[in-house]
Amino acid sequence: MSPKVTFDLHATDGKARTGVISTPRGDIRTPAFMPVGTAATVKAMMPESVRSTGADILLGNTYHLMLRPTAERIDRLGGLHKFMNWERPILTDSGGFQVMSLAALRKLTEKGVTFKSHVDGSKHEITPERSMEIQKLLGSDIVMCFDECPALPATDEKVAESMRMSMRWAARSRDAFGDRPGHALFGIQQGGVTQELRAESAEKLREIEFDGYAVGGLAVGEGQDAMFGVLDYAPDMLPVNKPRYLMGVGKPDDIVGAVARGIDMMDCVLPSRSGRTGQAYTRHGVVNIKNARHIDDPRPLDENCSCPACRNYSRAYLSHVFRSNEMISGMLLTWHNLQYFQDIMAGMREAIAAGTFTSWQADFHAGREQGDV
Ligand SMILES: CCOC(=O)Nc1nc2cc3nc(NC)[nH]c3cc2c(=O)[nH]1
Ligand SMILES: [Zn+2]
Repeated sequence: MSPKVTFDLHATDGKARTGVISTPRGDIRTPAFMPVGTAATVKAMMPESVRSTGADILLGNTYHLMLRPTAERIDRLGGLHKFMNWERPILTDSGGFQVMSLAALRKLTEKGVTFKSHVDGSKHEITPERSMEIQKLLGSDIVMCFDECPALPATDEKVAESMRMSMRWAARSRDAFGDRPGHALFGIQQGGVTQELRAESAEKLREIEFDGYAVGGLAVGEGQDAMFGVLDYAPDMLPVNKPRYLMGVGKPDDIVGAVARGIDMMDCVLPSRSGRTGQAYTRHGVVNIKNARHIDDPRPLDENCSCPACRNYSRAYLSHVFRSNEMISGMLLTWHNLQYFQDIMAGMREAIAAGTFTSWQADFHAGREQGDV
């Protein structure tokens, strides 16, 4: 732990990097995957179970928490860490992305976004200043700038216009964040899939200066090829000695491809959401537990996995409790998926440190050839 937030790069292998982000609440081993704890809970998991999978940091959502139970109430109760019983680092998003995807009657102006709550229809406003205030009330360790992620498809001028507003909002976020030792503020690069716009955005963020830099505006339906196309150049535009965070990614092969292109941190609802819908990610591909082939199968999901689902239960049991809509189904499959995602991260950290990341990637892709297993 350290009184400040610092990033130490330990090794690189090609463009892949491994290191540690030290914070007053604990260290974050990179490359890191952040489970998503949207409404102050990683759905279907106890915090200690999330920790047991190897997670060093969680993601919290500003948009959800500001509506319910409100940031002020969480602050009065001692902050988000105490509230949700997770004392390690928490990164909170700025609310920008979710307000545009979840809220009703949104009105976006230079000032910020006004909207009606999807919970009770109440009217709210988020501005860069208000987003910084909310994330401070929550007590998050890594704060994200208030930005706008343009919906695709968008013309180059729309993307340029949106990116330039996000850069003005980044400057306002920086000013409103102030000087908070032990807390970090990350800027978010925008610019769609246009290299010149990505470069302009990176330049602006470097000028303002942040503790970390996110690659925004991706995983919004552009597809893996287009996303990797941007990742082939965008991370290199960001300061080499600061963490690089790719939001909303992704499937296991997206994650591996992003790390291979220089990304240090990621978050995604996939492992938890798909766990609740009966999908288990394994070393050999995806298991759809509702498929009839599992009804009598005595084998575990993945014999190489250390999670409770794989140690103590058969596919037949997981098939039964899923079909019976039992709560333990979502619990076990979520736990398994989070464990598998963390095992991928641990494997990559080790391989990059050993200089064997290329062969690790080959094994990873070979093992998954079977498709639905
Ligand atoms: C998580 C911190 O990010 C923000 O505060 N703004 C932001 N969030 C995003 C989330 C995203 N999720 C996906 N796919 C599932 N794509 C995303 C993009 C952004 C973004 O550009 N900007
Ligand atoms: Zn497992």
